[in-house]
Amino acid sequence: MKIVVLGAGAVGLTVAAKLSRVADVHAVARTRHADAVRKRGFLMTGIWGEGTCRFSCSEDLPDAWRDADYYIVAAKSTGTEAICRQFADVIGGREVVSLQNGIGNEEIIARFTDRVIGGMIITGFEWRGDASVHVSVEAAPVKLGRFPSGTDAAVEDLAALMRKAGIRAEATGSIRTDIWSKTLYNCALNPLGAVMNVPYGALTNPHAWTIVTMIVREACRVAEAEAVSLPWETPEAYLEYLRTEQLPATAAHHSSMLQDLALGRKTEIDFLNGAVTALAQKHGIEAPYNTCIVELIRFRERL
Ligand SMILES: NC(=O)C1=CN([C@@H]2O[C@H](COP(=O)(O)OP(=O)(O)OC[C@H]3O[C@@H](n4cnc5c(N)ncnc54)[C@H](O)[C@@H]3O)[C@@H](O)[C@H]2O)C=CC1
Ligand SMILES: CC(C)(CO)C(=O)C(=O)O
Repeated sequence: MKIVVLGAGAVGLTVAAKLSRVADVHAVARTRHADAVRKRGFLMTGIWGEGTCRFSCSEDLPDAWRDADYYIVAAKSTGTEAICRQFADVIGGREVVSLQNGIGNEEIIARFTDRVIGGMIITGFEWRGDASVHVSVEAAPVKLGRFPSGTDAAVEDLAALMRKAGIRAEATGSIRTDIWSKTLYNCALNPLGAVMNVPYGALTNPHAWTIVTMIVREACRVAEAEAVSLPWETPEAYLEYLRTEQLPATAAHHSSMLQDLALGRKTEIDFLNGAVTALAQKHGIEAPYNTCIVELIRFRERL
């Protein structure tokens, strides 16, 4: 099996490293990471195992990698469109997988190929240096599914390959459910954690939780209008799951949005609460809490 990871950073390089044990892998990464992988290999620590992995890595895509079985997009959502454009002549008609957060990545990829696989990953990847990543937490297996729905041999084979590589992964026939479920989590925690400069655990404070509750209620209404069937009957049932299951597992985590703001980078807000507000508008749904948090993040982005 031949796999290419496009926009390989914390998630993409680590997934590439794991897959390189069972497949031929090339990662397209920024120069400093590509140089480090070529010089001394990729360093991994944490719950996915420890050690140095060597695999093909460069800033471009050598000709030998133009016929891969899967192209995994692992850039930030803000980079999906640009990376698809950059490799448009390669990915057309190929299996392209999104292993990213948020709503909208698969729709962008679908403009470049008719073979889109949606992905959901809820594992923590932290940079420790150039081409060096610590895998900190994992709340559930990776989910993969044909986008927008269904499953097939290509999806099942990739999930099986990931499992063979030691990554917990499952194929699903309803990937939009998993993507929206993960987006609820990110919408509830990422921007508020970033604005308040606190780890996720602090958001159970009753004042913060009031805001989290309203963000989730609005997002659930939008998911329903989008005909996404969430695994929870009510927003309250999800909020209980968030508070008792997901939050304890990631309580010490600082939102990646906080990092993006600190480094002066554009955040993924347009693919999280921003996507919720855009869809709310489309369906004539009021979403004032999501609108407010989007504006706060955009304000911070421009400071
Ligand atoms: N880091 C984490 O713990 C988790 C991240 N995610 C999601 O996964 C996605 C990726 O996140 P990270 O790996 O943390 O981001 P990252 O910023 O570490 O990695 C993306 C990398 O792609 C590179 N890139 C973008 N365009 C490129 C191009 N044209 N050519 C070469 N390199 C290019 C960027 O420079 C960056 O190094 C995001 O949607 C994120 O929200 C999901 C679960 C956990
Ligand atoms: C790192 C982790 C597990 C928790 O925030 C995550 O999946 C995310 O930020 O999207």
